[in-house]
Parts: sequence; structure tokens; C-alpha cells
Amino acid sequence: MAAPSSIHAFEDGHALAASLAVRIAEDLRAAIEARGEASIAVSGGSTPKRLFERLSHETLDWSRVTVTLVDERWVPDTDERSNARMVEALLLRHNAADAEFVPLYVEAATPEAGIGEVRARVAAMRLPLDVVVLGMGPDGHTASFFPGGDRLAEALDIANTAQVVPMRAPGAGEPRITFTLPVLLQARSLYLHIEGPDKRVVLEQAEQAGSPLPIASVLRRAQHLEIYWCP
Ligand SMILES: O=C1O[C@H](COP(=O)(O)O)[C@@H](O)[C@H](O)[C@H]1O
Repeated sequence: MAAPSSIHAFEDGHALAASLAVRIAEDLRAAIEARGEASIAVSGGSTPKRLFERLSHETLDWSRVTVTLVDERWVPDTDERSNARMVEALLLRHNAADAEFVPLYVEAATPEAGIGEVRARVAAMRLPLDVVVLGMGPDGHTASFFPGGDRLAEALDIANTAQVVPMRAPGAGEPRITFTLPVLLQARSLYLHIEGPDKRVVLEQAEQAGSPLPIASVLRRAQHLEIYWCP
């Protein structure tokens, strides 16, 4: 692997979530101290649930924090598949209820039709993001960088100036929208949160030279990546 990365292994998901929540809260407090505000982009899927629960109890000035997602499924937040729905249900409550949320879904039939509005939302955010927490699917996708994605090359292009792009892929279910790799890599703190032995195997495959797995692009390009894992 070309990029420096650190792996933090925990005995279970509870210990991992407790530790990562403390770490993220430190990052957010430091950003508020330095710039008066903080931003975080989190992943969807099932893995971050415990993390969101722990993070929502962290004590910091959440009214100065903007929360968004690294990617979204093109469904409204009334849909069980919505990543925003999970963030709203598990993260934006308790102490974190005061945070501002910037969803990546807008009311449009397709991500291609809604991309202009989403880009305007994202343009209103101060970049770089302070914290990005990536996940990874068993197929090696991260954010919505799916194997076989119709815009995968565009999304992974380090020279791409677009901040978000639509994405469709055989393994993605519904159409998606995703932050591009350059935006995610610019984060001041970049984490990868994965759980389970199968995902550790996928990670090891991605670490092999020339791996075509989308997560391998993150491993190769990240200036510094903190990997949080438990069996
Ligand atoms: O669809 C998605 O999947 C990945 C991984 O999800 P998990 O359920 O295996 O934890 C997630 O990182 C991504 O944000 C999400 O849109």
C-alpha cells in the first residue's frame, strides 16, 4: 500500500464505536476551536449504527456542526433504504440534535435530474470536510464507488472538480449520488470503519498491488487513513 494508514482493532463493535466516537468528537471540537465550525460526512449502510448512537451523546457544540453523507441511495427519507433516514434516526438526536444536516437527496426523479440542486447544497458547505467516515461493502465499494459503476472512473478521478456525481451499478440497488474521491481524500481526518472477518479479507485483497476494488483507490491515494475494525 502506498499510502500510510493505521489500523485499530477492537474486540467488538461496541468497543470500536466507543473509541471512534471519542476520536471524531475530538476532531469536531478541534475544528470548532480553529475555525468556529465543523463538518462531518458519514457513511450509510448498516455498520455505522452503533457509532451514530455513541456519537450522538458526545458533548460538543453541535450547533456549529454540519453533518452530511458520503453517499446516498436515490430514495426519499421515508424509505427504509435511505441513508439520511438512518442519520436522522440515530445520529441527529440527544446532544447532536442541534447539528445542521445537509442531505444528498432532493425531490427529483433521478440523481441526474437532481444533481444541480445537490451541487448547490454542497457548494454552500465549507470544504475541506473536517471528518469523513467511510464504510465498505463486501464487494469492496466505498461511498457509492461500486465495481462496474457507470461513472466510477469519473468519481475516482483525482483531477475531477465535481464534488458529487450520480452513480448506477449492478450491485448498487437503486441509483445513487456520491461525493467524489478527491473531496473525500481532502478531509482533515479520514476514517474507514469496517466490521467482520469477511471485510478484513476484502481489505487485504484491496491492499494488493493493482487491486481493482474501488476501496483500493482510497488506500493508495489517502495521505493518512485510520482504519477501525473489529471481528
Ligand atoms: O450502500 C452502502 O453500503 C456501504 C456499506 O454498507 P454496510 O451495510 O456493509 O455497512 C456504505 O458504506 C455506504 O455508505 C452505503 O451507501
